[in-house]
Amino acid sequence: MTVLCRLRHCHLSTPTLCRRFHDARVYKEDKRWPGWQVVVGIETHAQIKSRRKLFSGEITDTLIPEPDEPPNKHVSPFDAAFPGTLPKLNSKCVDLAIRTALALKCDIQHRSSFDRKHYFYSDLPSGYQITQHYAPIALRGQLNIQMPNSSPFFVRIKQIQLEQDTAKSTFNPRKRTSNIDLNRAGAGLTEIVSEPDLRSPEEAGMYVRTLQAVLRAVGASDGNMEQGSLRCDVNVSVNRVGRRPGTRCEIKNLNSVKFMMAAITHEIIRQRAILESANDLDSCTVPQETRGFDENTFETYRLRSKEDAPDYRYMPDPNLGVLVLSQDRIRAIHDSLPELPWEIRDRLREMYALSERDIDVLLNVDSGREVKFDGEKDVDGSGALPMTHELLGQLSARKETFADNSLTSDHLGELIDLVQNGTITGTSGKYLLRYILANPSSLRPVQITQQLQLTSLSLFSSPGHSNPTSKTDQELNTLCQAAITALPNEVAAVRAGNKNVVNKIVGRVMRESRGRADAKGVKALVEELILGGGDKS
Ligand SMILES: Nc1ncnc2c1ncn2[C@@H]1O[C@H](COP(=O)(O)OP(=O)(O)OP(=O)(O)O)[C@@H](O)[C@H]1O
Ligand SMILES: [Mg+2]
Ligand SMILES: [Mg+2]
Repeated sequence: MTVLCRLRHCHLSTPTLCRRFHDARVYKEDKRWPGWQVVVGIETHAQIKSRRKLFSGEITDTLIPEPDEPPNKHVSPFDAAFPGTLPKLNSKCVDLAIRTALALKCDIQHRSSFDRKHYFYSDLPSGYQITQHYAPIALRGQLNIQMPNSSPFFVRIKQIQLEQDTAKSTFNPRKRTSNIDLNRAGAGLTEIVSEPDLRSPEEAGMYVRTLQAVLRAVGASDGNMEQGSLRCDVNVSVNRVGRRPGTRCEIKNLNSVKFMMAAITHEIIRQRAILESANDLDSCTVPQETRGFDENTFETYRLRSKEDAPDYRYMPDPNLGVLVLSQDRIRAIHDSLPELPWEIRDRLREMYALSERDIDVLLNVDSGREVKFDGEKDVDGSGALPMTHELLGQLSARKETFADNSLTSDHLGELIDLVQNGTITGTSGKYLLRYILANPSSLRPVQITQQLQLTSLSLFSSPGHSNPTSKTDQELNTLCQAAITALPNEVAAVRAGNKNVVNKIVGRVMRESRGRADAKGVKALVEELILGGGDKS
């Protein structure tokens, strides 16, 4: 029997593949909307991380983080649509689009072409955007998604196309004027179009996060939604379980994962209410609309209906020829791809036996790939993580992102090593980390350790430890003796058999040593000094 795919746009050509895919995505009831199936497809616009625009050779402002960049500074005559100017394709943008497409396992098209999409709006000086409507650069890919506590699934990528970004327009309601800044006009974008394979707001959120990680890993885009280098249009439909997919509504220009998930949730509730209020279940459909999202009310609102949809009058751009890509060029880019996020995930799981939660922490840091593991196998895989968690905590307290952070991956690695080999204690490690973030310098953590005298006081050092000097033994002894003298009542309680009180004496030693003492060793030494070599049970 042939089972055909009922989803529009499904590109899996053979029925077996279709069946396998849809079997993999069996309907799971969601308590928030029982009996209803949610279908989501996402169009993602990612700004390409090239220093120059897609066709004009002008510098892009996107890579130069100058908040006070004056408007209309990076504008060539082509960006401003002066008559007679001609486009010249930036091959760096093409290479970066190929990197994205290969990471998403797409079929790269050896021949693709550019088309004009016409609409009249002030952010588009020429009256059309150059995009790839008829023959995009890549087709048929997939992105593997891992939701917490469930097996991975894949979202099919329908196509990837190269296109121009628009200018930025800001409306001043007081003066009733629009200001146009052409700095962004003509910068390169890749539009990554997913098939409608997502089934909940959370899956949509994870799709975008995973895509961000891929784009950053291959260096194709910053993928930063807040700064506008990644923007999503989400398409949402709902249908009763077992019935055909509903009519999609498209919510435009969402600029954070949180807003995107809120927009989908509101849309599901809105569409379901329309369908539930109908008398004739089978003939009622949600009107196809393009909608916006109100960040204050967390609701979507109608921008235009299908009837008002603009006719873009797509036509091949006569000024641009066919983009021909050789197999050699594609292979060379393929060979230069770095390790991808899911490969890193597998490696961290297999080599370091890290938990999924810890792997998430490492992979979710901005440009998480910077957190280098140098190949040294950590016995229990636990050493690096407390420091990484601490680093993230410190950065968020300082309102900084991982990318802003002044600590290089090399120095973070050295700091972790210092803690792991016992040169400094975990407490000193955290102190050192705070100190380095507050006082950035080119000094290595080991030098700062010496400067701040943070070397650990460890008495019962194991043979592998690096600082078992008799000087530290003496210092530790002196600190323990001083604590014993200062706390006679506690010492008496320990002698009377109340062993828990030892911790209070140990706490004092730790404080006096500014966290440099090894707590386990101090405890053993204090017990030894109070009780002598006798009863330690
Ligand atoms: N029934 C459906 N429910 C939800 N999403 C859907 C449904 N059918 C298709 N989609 C999604 O809608 C999106 C269509 O995007 P596409 O770029 O192909 O066309 P478009 O939105 O018409 O064009 P434009 O690029 O001008 O916005 C895809 O992401 C697809 O997965
Ligand atoms: Mg689209
Ligand atoms: Mg669309």
